[in-house]
Amino acid sequence: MAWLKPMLKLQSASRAPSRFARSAAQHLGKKFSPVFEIRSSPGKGLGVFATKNTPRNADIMRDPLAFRAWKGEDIVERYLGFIMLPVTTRQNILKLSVGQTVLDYRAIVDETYPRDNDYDVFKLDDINNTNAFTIAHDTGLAGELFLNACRINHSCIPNADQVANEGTGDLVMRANRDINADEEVTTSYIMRAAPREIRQRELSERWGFTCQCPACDPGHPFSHSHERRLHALLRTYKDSACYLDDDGRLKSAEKWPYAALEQVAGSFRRRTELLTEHHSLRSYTREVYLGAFEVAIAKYKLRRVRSDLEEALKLLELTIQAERVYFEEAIARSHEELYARLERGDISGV
Ligand SMILES: C[S@@+](CC[C@H](N)C(=O)[O-])C[C@H]1O[C@@H](n2cnc3c(N)ncnc32)[C@H](O)[C@@H]1O
Repeated sequence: MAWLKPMLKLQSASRAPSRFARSAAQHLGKKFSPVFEIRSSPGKGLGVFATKNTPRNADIMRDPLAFRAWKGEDIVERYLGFIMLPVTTRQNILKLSVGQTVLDYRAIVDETYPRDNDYDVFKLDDINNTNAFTIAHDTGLAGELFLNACRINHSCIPNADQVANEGTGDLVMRANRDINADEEVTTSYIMRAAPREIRQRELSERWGFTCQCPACDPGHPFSHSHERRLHALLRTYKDSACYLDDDGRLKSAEKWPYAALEQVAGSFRRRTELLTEHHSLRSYTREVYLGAFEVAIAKYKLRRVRSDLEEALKLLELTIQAERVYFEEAIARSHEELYARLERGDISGV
C-alpha cells in the first residue's frame, strides 16, 4: 500500500506576488473580519455558517489556538497542561462536543474518584479525539483545538480547507469554492479521496455519524461520478507507485530512463486533471505539481530538450500558486527563487 501514503498527505496556505497570480490571498495583509456564525445545524449539533457571500479562496475564519496535544503524552500529562489555561478557555474547551466515547469512563471515574476534575481528564481526551485538527505532519503534534473551527461539521465534498498557518498558530479556514451567505461551512475530517465505504467506516468508528453528503448518498447521481473519479485517482497512484516515495516524489531521479519518466509524467497529468475536476480535491494539487515538476527536471537533465525545461517552469509556477492558496508563503518565495534560477538556465543542485 505504499502508493496510498502520498494520498494521505494533505493540503495547506497563502498569498501571491510578481508574475504569479495574486488572487489567492491578497486580503491576508488587510484587517480580517470573520464571515461566519455558529448555530444549530439540524442532525449535527452546532455548525458554522457563512454570514456573507464568500468567494473561493477567501478566508472564512482565523481562529487562535486554544490547546495543543502532543503524541506520546499521557492523558494526565495532557491534563496538567490543560489546567494551566485561563479558566474561560478551559470552560469553552470542555463545552466542545464529544462524538464517540471510547470508554464508559463516567461510570468508572464516578466510582473511583469523587472529584469532577478527574472526570475532565478523560473528557479532555475524548474532546481531542472528536475535535482536534492536525495541520503539520511529522511534528510530534497529536492535535490542536480551536474554539470556532472545532464547530465545523464534516462533508466528504467540503467547501472549505484548513491552510497552513504561517507560524501564527492560528487556524485559517479558506473557501475552496464560492460559499453563499447562510450556507453551512464544511471541511473534511478524513482522507477525502478514499472510496465511500472506507470514508463511512472511518466516520462511523471515530465520530459515530453517517455522512449524508451527496458523495455518500448512493442514490445521488453525483455520488456515482465522484466515486468513479476517486477510483480513477487511486489508479494513478498505483500506476506510478514503483517510481515514487512515500511523499509521492520521484525516487532516485537519475536512475530512470526517459520512457519511464514520461510514464510518470503522464500519470501526474491524469491525476491533476482528476483533482482539478472538483473543488473539494483541488487542495491536493500542490503535491502533484511539485512531483510533476521534479519529473520534468529529471527529463530535462537526461536529454536537455528545451520543452522539458519549459514544462518544468510551468509546473513550478503552478506549484507556487498552489503554495499560496494552501500552504506557506515562505515556501512559495523559495520556489520563486528557484524559478528565477531555472529561467536563467541554471539547473545546478535541482
Ligand atoms: C468537530 S465536532 C463538529 C461540531 C459539532 N457539531 C458540535 O456541535 O460541536 C464533530 C462532531 O459533530 C458531529 N458531526 C460532524 N459532521 C457531521 C455530519 N456530517 N453529520 C452528522 N454529524 C456530524 C458529530 O457528532 C461529530 O462527532
